[in-house]
Amino acid sequence: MTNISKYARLLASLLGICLRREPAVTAFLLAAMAVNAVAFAGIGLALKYTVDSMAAGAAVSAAIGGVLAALAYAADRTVSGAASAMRFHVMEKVGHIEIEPGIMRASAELPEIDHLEHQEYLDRITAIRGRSWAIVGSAWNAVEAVSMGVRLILTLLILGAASPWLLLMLPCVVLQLWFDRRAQVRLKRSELVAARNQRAQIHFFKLCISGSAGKELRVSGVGPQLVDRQVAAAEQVRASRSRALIASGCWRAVGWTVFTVGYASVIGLVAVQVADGAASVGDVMMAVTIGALLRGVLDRALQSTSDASGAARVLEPYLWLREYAERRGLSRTDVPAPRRLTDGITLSNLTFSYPGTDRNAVDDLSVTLPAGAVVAVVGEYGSGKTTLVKLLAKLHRPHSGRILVDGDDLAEIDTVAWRESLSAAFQDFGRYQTTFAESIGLGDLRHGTAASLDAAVTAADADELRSRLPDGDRTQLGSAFGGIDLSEGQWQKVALARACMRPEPVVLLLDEPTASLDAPSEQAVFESYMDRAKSLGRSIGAVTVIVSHRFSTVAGADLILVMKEGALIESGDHDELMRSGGLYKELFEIHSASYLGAGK
Ligand SMILES: Nc1ncnc2c1ncn2[C@@H]1O[C@H](COP(=O)(O)OP(=O)(O)OP(=O)(O)O)[C@@H](O)[C@H]1O
Repeated sequence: MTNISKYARLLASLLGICLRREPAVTAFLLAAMAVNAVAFAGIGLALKYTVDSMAAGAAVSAAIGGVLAALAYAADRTVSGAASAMRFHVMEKVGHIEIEPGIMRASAELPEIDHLEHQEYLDRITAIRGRSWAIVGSAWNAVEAVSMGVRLILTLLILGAASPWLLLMLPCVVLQLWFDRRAQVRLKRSELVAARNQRAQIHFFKLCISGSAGKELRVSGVGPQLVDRQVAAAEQVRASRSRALIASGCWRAVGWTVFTVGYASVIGLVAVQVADGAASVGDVMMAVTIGALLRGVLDRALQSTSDASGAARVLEPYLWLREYAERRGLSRTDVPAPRRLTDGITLSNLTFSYPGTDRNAVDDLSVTLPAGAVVAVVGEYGSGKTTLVKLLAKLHRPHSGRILVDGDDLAEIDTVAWRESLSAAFQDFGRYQTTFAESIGLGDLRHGTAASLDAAVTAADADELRSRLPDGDRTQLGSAFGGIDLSEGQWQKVALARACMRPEPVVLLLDEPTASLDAPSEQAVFESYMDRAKSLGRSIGAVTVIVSHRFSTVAGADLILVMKEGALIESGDHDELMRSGGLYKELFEIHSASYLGAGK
């Protein structure tokens, strides 16, 4: 499909949404644009009819013509005024209740998170953030451009029919508008030049009154010089503005002179035609009225066409995001997620690299995570631990290799069902500024109960935090909405409690879940997590994958995976790895030494 037909379909669908959400107002707006297109020509015709009737001595016809001209004028003005207010109403309403949520859905409801790291995606989100009204507005700009085009064509047809000379008004108006634009460009350019000096003025002024620079200023005696520089900058602003005002005034004067001479000449030519009997007095009257207003009509037509064509700035990103969301959207499958594991999870030649990078973040990784096991993943910074956790959560698609869950390919398992059977606490956790109970309850929207909330709070060692909340579970968190602000560690406890809400996850993913906690809290949380992991391991074969730099925690795991540059270089339990004397032993000893050295 070509770009033009894509945009045309998008604009039509935006108008369709307006019609669905605000049928009466949309119908009124469309009618108003139709009235605007024809009313202007109606004014001219009615005036001509009035004057010609008067010339013919037909008083009643003249009166009717006068009334019609007044009605056409009133309709044009009244409808335009009401339509512009209503247009803003529709743009805002449809923008906020249809377009903005659509943009949010195009991000939040994608099953994977590649887009959040995709530069092209992020650029487009930035381009339309807070501009949902402009996306709807672009559809109305297009309708207005059509309406203004029709208005202009009708006006020219009427003028041409009265006398072909009248069509010469068009080049006069075009020339005047061209000079007018030059004048505007000159003023804008001078504002850009003046802006630099204005910033300098503000800078010098602030330095003179600033408390921090005040001491230095007095010691160095530079104060008077700053004042002089401020005055010089102000003088440059004034001089550049004056020059621009004079130049733009000249451009405008030339434009209006050209228009006036042309306009008067055309009217003169028509007057000659009247004298020759080739045109009526009504034609002159119509030419005088419509000719004087033609400039406004052409200006609006050009403006709305340029607005409509400029709409690509918001339409292109919006269309791109919609197409991206369609391509990468969630597709459900009928392979259910397991409720218990019997064999475990097998990673087979798993490989993944982030878009735009040429290094594998996870490189040909093969290992089995046995059912019921607590698996720790260790390695230096950037070795691929978090990426492995994200692949297990289906947040990225592996480039090659497979993840088999009790023999079923994870790629085939229904993503929604898989996510519902996970519990995950990530290093970069969310801070939901809602009530304490809601912020934790989000962890299990479908089955969460008051009892599971209590258990989750205890598992995250957050009972003390909860007891200190001024309004208990209903305490609003975060200062953005007038709630209490939490420390980093307290936010992390809330996130950890959220991750404990699901009562029987078959996979628990913990990626540095206690990085912001103090040592006693970390110990308490780990003990509680380990108890829970082992108990779930025994009852439903749940696999726990924990990423941690704390080797004291890691040592207790059933299986430890040691990663380096995306590859699995060692695996086994603590004793086996210590005996083999590889990277794990080295990291463990460095960690133990720094731990003791720090006197902890
Ligand atoms: N969004 C991303 N885009 C591009 N490269 C990334 C992205 N996230 C991670 N990487 C790269 O992938 C590699 C593995 O990163 P990952 O976060 O998985 O390592 P890690 O072992 O968890 O590190 P850390 O211990 O610091 O959390 C690193 O080289 C990292 O720079």
